[in-house]
Amino acid sequence: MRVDDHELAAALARRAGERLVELRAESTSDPERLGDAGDAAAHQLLIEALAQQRPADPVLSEHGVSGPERVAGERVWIVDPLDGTREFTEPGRSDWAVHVALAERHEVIASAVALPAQGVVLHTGEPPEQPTHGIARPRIAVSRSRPPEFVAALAEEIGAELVPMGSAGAKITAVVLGEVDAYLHGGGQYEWDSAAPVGVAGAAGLHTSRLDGSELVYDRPDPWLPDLLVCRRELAVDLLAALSDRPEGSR
Ligand SMILES: Nc1ncnc2c1ncn2[C@@H]1O[C@H](COP(=O)(O)O)[C@@H](OP(=O)(O)O)[C@H]1O
Repeated sequence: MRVDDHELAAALARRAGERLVELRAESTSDPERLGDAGDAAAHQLLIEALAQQRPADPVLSEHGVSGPERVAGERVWIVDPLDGTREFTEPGRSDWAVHVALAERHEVIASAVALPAQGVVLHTGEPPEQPTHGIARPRIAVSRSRPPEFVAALAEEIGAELVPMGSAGAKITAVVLGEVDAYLHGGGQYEWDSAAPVGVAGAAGLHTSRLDGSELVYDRPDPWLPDLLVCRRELAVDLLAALSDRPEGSR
């Protein structure tokens, strides 16, 4: 029986995550070699499994393109075998992820994110319910290594607390699970960094957009997608208003 695309994304993200956990446990090498080995092993596992399970679909991975040629707007898998490579190599950290997304007509139609060190796999087939608690002081997840320049001033302006974390997948999952209220990123990223977790966040009913409020568009010829906002719906208007007040060029 052919599993559906949501279940396939979840199964592959889980399997690649298990491989990464094994590699991390066995590792005696330096962090750079462990990161490279993790990226390569998870990439290989995903492209082999997709070639077997969905031979007609091309794959765009952080580590290369494979399968049939991409045709704009048609099905394409967008995967990040290891998001948060740096955190993966730091013992004890659990903010790293595996992303598996399927895009069609330039939007994500099925996806999964695994956070293997937290034992979490979320997917679009069964998105989690959103928490109903109110927001006294918004908690905003930002990159721990490259937070956007404007973010400290923005947090002060709206009375928010910043929560530094690694991995776009881990940060978006934290919003989906209600551990933080928003994630914003500016200054650089690629489609594979956000496609899968944005798919899950959208399926869970969260707001997802570029920082200027425009739609996130996937499967473009150039995979550069430098900024995004994922947040609880009730925060979107205020956050987008505060973001639009930033001086030109600071986004
Ligand atoms: N300015 C930038 N340019 C390119 N990629 C960036 C970036 N800032 C963050 N990223 C990528 O986005 C992912 C999450 O970053 P962060 O942990 O800083 O939030 C990381 O992916 P990888 O770990 O897959 O390389 C990182 O490389």
